[in-house]
Amino acid sequence: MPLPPVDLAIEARWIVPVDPADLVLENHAVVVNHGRIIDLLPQIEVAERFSPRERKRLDQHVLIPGLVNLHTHAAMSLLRGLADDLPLMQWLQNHVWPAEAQHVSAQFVHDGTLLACAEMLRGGITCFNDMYFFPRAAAEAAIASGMRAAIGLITVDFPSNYAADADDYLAKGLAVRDQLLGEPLLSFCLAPHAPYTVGERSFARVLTLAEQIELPIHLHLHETVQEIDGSLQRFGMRPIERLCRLGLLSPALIAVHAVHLDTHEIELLAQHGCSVAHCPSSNLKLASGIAPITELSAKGVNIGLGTDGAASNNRLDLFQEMRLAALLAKEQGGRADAINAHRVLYMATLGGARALGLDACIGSISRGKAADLCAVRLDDIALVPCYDPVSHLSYAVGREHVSDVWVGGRMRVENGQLIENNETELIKLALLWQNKIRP
Ligand SMILES: CSC[C@H]1O[C@@H](n2cnc3c(O)ncnc32)[C@H](O)[C@@H]1O
Ligand SMILES: [Zn+2]
Repeated sequence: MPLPPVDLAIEARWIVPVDPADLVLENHAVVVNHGRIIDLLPQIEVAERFSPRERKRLDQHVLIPGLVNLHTHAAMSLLRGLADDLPLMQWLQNHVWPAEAQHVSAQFVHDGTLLACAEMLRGGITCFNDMYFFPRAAAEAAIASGMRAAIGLITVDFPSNYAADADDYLAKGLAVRDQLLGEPLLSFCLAPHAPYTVGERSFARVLTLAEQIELPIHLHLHETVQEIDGSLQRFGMRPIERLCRLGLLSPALIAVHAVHLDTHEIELLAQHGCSVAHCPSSNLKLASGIAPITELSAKGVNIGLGTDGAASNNRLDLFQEMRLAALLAKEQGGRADAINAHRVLYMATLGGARALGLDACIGSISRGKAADLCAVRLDDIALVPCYDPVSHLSYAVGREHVSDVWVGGRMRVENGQLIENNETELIKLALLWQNKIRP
């Protein structure tokens, strides 16, 4: 009997599927056909079962699911380092919003997102959840980069270069979704910006739409103490209480930041099945605080990791977020095992996928899922010897150790180099924008 032909067999020294938890496979292979994982088996069985058109040997590597960046503003890569060392509201009101009013256009978003996709792919991120103006331009850049993206259909109650009012934002967002519905690497989220920029009427519309078309809702929430104080003054209640009354707490909600939570609010997020996008670098850099992820996790709240935008982080690097999330949780809980290495890897992969409603498709190396994969070289001077590859992934690896990346079975990074986009051209593009923004 001839063996079934398949597109690709990736043979790796270690494979960490993420699901089931804590499993590390040695000398196994992932078999890929038509963009999907069709088998995960010992290397010696590949030749007995399949006839791969291509074989990739990763003798010194660990293969993991592609990382999922659960919260970013990709195009803000063009604003990286524009305003540092400020708290959130000063940063937004005095620097970022004026710069966005002056410079943001469809071209800005397209070029900034291309740049961000290049940075993310090279760092092992295969999927990002975006929230920014001109979502069609962001979607086109993601498609051109061969990256998976959840595109935010944004709404705020103030006008911008993109839209005039909340209804206009939503109408434009829905039109983008209609136009791009068949794109295999794209999904969509409703993305009301924050409780302090979105009013009751807009939230009601977002909720109706989320229920009608079954989309997640991606929202900055409880990021700073000022946000909570402002809500108490304006609405007589804290933002989560307000959202609860509006009916927005549900498994569809991705609460970004969730830094300042009391016990009751942790219970509410857990009871309603909400997810949290934990963005530790951004929260530290803007001096917002540290999200209580150990308590959230203990109550069963699903957690993913986000970089936030490059203007507040200033890196789109989920390996750093994994390390930081684990270290901060240990300090916060006063326990070295508060959040362990496997748990942060879960957050950076399947946790993010689950929040986006994509866990049937991505987030683990499992039969039937898309072949979104990331190979990390462990033969570096900083990574030998290796007793436990998951320990290395969470505490020692840097994004520079990512060697190869596949999205939907197509190789996007080989030996640390982007395949689709020319890095020299991207650097030229970024410099053109730099000269426009700060001539
Ligand atoms: C409506 S598009 C997104 C909007 O969000 C701004 N933004 C970037 N980072 C943060 C953050 O940490 N909290 C709140 N808002 C943020 C971005 O500049 C856009 O204006
Ligand atoms: Zn953000």
